[in-house]
Amino acid sequence: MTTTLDQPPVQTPGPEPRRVQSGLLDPKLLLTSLPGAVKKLDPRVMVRTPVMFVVEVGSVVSTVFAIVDPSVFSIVVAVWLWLTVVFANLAEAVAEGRGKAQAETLRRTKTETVARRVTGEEVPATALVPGDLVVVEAGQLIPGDGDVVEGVASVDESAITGESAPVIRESGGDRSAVTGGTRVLSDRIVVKITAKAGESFIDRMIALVEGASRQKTPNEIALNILLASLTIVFLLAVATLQPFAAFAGASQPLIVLVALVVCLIPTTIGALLSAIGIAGMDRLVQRNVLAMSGRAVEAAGDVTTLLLDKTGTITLGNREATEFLAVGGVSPAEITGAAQLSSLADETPEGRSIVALAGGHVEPPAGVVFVPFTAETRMSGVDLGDRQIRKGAASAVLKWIGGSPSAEVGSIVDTISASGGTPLVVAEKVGDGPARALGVIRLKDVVKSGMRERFDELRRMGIRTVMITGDNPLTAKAIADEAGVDDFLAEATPEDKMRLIRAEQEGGKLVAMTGDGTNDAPALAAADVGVAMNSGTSAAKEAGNMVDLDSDPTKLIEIVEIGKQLLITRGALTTFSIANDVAKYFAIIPAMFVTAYPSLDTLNIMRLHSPQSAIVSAVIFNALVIVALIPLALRGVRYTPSSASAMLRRNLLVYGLGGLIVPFVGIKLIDLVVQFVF
Ligand SMILES: Nc1ncnc2c1ncn2[C@@H]1O[C@H](COP(=O)(O)OP(=O)(O)OP(=O)(O)O)[C@@H](O)[C@H]1O
Ligand SMILES: [K+]
Ligand SMILES: [Mg+2]
Repeated sequence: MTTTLDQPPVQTPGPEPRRVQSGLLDPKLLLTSLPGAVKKLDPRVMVRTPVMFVVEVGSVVSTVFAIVDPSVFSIVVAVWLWLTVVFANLAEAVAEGRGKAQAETLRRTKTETVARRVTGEEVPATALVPGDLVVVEAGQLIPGDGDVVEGVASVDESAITGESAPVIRESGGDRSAVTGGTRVLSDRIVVKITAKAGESFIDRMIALVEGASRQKTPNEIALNILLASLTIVFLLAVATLQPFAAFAGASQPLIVLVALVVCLIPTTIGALLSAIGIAGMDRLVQRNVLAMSGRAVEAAGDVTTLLLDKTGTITLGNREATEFLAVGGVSPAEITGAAQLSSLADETPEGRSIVALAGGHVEPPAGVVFVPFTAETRMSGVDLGDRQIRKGAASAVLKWIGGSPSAEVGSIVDTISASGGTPLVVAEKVGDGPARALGVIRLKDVVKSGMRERFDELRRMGIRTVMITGDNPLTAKAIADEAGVDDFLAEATPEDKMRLIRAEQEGGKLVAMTGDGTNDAPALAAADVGVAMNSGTSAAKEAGNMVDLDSDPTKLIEIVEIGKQLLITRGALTTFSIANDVAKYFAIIPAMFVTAYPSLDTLNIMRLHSPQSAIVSAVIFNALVIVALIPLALRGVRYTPSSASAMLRRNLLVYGLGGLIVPFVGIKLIDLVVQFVF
């Protein structure tokens, strides 16, 4: 096969890159989101946010009141209560709106393509079902999601990643998954379709960025329940206030009671909660990470252990054969021939590189039976009549031979391993005779650059990194040392990987895993945060709950930051919201009862103009604070690596104390304006 991978990529006029937007709120977005915010006034939508539903009911009650007993006061209160609900919906609509543009770009990728089956038959891409085999050649769009089962090609994935550099996709290894709608730039591949039309990766991406598939996380549900309980408590408190007020001869008009309830219940966080969650998912999309579940994003904020697969995750993953080393009097030609023969049908990158090093492809002899590589056996090879050849991990092949390795094999294997290379022992068995080692193949792999710094950063965030690999302990140690991970597990089978995760989780820890291979799939599924590399296999992408379009294992640092930021933002705004309401209490209660109890005037520390202006100011402040906090909810509170207690102290100070003070200033300022009306 000829590859043209070093040719400059064909420039396709694809959609523009997606990483365009800044974290700041575009005022235009507030306007364009307004219709959506009004639409959300539908009570069936509102009930999902109990706090804001109560405000909506209050708005209806006060509107009726304002119609029956019109006055400037009642009309102003009714209008501002409605605005409170609209502002809350606006926060959610704005958060959702940011994904809409992205969804549009993605939709343009979903052009009608024609698929060519291996049989030559041409069908519309929508007619493809999982299992179908299609041929895609240079210049053509890949008609559906699948795995490359034959060939190597460079693919332009800019439509989904926004990254213009082409990527290599090949059969056999851990870089086999292709996405429908991306373009093959060179060569010819056969793709086995894995996704039904309508359930493709791009379809899922669109649903995700539009927020269509968003479900409340357990944490959000718990917080909503807490907020609803607080709301009930305040409702009861205000309801029982009236008899006392009546007793004191200061019976309050209904609209004042409604205003009081709205000011006391946690409307700020109730209004922003959903926007905070959507914005978190959106921030991930901005960094080319697709999170399939909000729960995983939150879990990322509390992760304590990160497991990484070695080959293709910490290393570049194109493990290439660089040398054949014969042992025990075997001739160089003999080991080269055996290595080549055993790899003729080995579609893994390792297998192909062995054939290439041995001089290229030759026709296999008649009657040969190939034994494919599996992660469990860690061997591959051929059976040729009564002659068997195997190559694979030293421990596996030596077990197959039965017996301990010769000193010569042992020392070659150890030397290769100690340098971070992967030794593959080649052995042969003829008839019933004893098996013997023929030599060792040296596979070379390179640690990706910048790993050590990134792992240091994870350590500062309190996260332990563990590399898990199917490779031998010596190679594993060499690579682990070079990359700077905290720990490693070698000779791990897919089950071992999963067991390690379960063991870590048993202690109540949250575990993240990044991987790309089919052998990583069980572990990716078991992890709390399973990040599959986009370059990996379909099985891995299916099993994880996040996909990194950039296939960068250290992306987890950003994922963790975004998760932490989400949790901190939610906590900070909850603190602010509740502190805020306490302050409003002091604005309204004295105003309500000052005529009955003139001594209460000492509580009126803000020296507000009149009881009516005090209530109106509190209601207006309550609504405006929601709008003022939308940018913070969308952008998130800044996260800097520090201890959890230091962070808590800081947030209590800023958002707790701030929440107490800001309303006094805000309500006073509004009162200075409002006093001219009353
Ligand atoms: N094509 C092959 N034929 C024979 N043996 C192989 C082949 N590819 C890999 N091996 C051996 O099997 C071992 C396990 O491979 P596997 O792909 O499961 O893990 P890995 O890629 O080394 O590690 P990781 O789990 O980090 O990706 C390798 O270390 C190597 O010794
Ligand atoms: K409130
Ligand atoms: Mg692997």
